[in-house]
Amino acid sequence: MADLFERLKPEIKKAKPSIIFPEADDERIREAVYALASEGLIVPILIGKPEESTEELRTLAAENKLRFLHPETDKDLQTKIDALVTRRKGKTDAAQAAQWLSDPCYYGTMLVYLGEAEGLVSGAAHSTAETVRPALQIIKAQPGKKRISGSFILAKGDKEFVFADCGINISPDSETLAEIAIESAETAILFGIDPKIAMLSFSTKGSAKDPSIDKVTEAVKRVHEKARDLAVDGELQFDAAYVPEVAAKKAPDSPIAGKANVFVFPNIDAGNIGYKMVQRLGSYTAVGPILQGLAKPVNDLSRGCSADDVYKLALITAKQALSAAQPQNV
Ligand SMILES: CC(C)(COP(=O)(O)OP(=O)(O)OC[C@H]1O[C@@H](n2cnc3c(N)ncnc32)[C@H](O)[C@@H]1OP(=O)(O)O)[C@@H](O)C(=O)NCCC(=O)NCCS
Ligand SMILES: CC(=O)OP(=O)(O)O
Repeated sequence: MADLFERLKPEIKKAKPSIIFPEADDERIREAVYALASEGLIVPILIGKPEESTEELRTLAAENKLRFLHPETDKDLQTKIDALVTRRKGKTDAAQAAQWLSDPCYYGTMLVYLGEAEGLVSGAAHSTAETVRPALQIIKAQPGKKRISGSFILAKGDKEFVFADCGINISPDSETLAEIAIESAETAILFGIDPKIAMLSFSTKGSAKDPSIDKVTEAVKRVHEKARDLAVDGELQFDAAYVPEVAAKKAPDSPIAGKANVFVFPNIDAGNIGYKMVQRLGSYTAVGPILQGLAKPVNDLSRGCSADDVYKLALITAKQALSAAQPQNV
């Protein structure tokens, strides 16, 4: 079977969604955008000036396969400033809005909010906070959702997993942890992974006692209440969640132990360290953080990303954009 990213391509190529890249100067972004536009997968919009870019990207722009936009040359900037003030409902005045929109990430996010582009990919040269804050402030959560979270798709050969939250919620309580689990299941389904969710801990089924474990078991109960049909269990250690022989010893009655493919970490320390170890020690491709629960697709990159990671996150963003009309609520 084609890998997850190849599977996405035919649908994306047909629709060619426009995706914003605010980091027009970054070499990895330029390389990925060149490939995406040349292959006719998406129409990249670089927040930058053509005269400051490369000859090959200017050529693609001349062929209408790519666009450049910049707040300094935007004739409708004042309209966007007014729309941002309205969106912020008294939390941001016109001076602040004008300052925000001079920043490529805020400007690009506003274009997505206004429907002038279908998604945004940033974070190769900016921290996660700098990348996601504009989306949290402007685009906000989907109706019915409270907390936006950040997952990674970890892939190698035919192995495909979702890890969360690796990027946004620092110390989630049980309610947030339950929301992260449900949003991660939606991400898995969107990308063709049948979710079996392990709520991870340093304990399996009562082998240790600590309030941090109670938080995880409480979250499992909440997921059962909110999304009855989801295959979820916890608290589970990673070996019990993933290795059938260990699951048989530690959690023999669990419906998902030994076969989990969605891993929900108890906090961001575990999630962020865990995904980077699998990526770097296990040679997995790690794509994300994919923002889950956001009303429109904006996704972050690690500053350690490669051009290939940017290319793949753009495909993920494009797929989210195409499915936006039909949210994958579980
Ligand atoms: C995401 C993060 C930047 C938000 O922090 P912040 O901007 O200081 O958050 P604030 O509490 O000031 O909230 C800013 C806005 O975002 C919203 N917000 C913050 N976190 C949110 C979440 N998880 N879901 C939905 N909305 C959220 C707030 O409601 C607020 O909206 P408002 O301005 O309309 O009132 C912060 O949680 C963070 O630093 N997370 C870790 C990022 C990181 O370093 N990850 C590791 C590398 S991937
Ligand atoms: C996702 C992540 O860890 O981002 P960065 O490496 O840029 O901090």
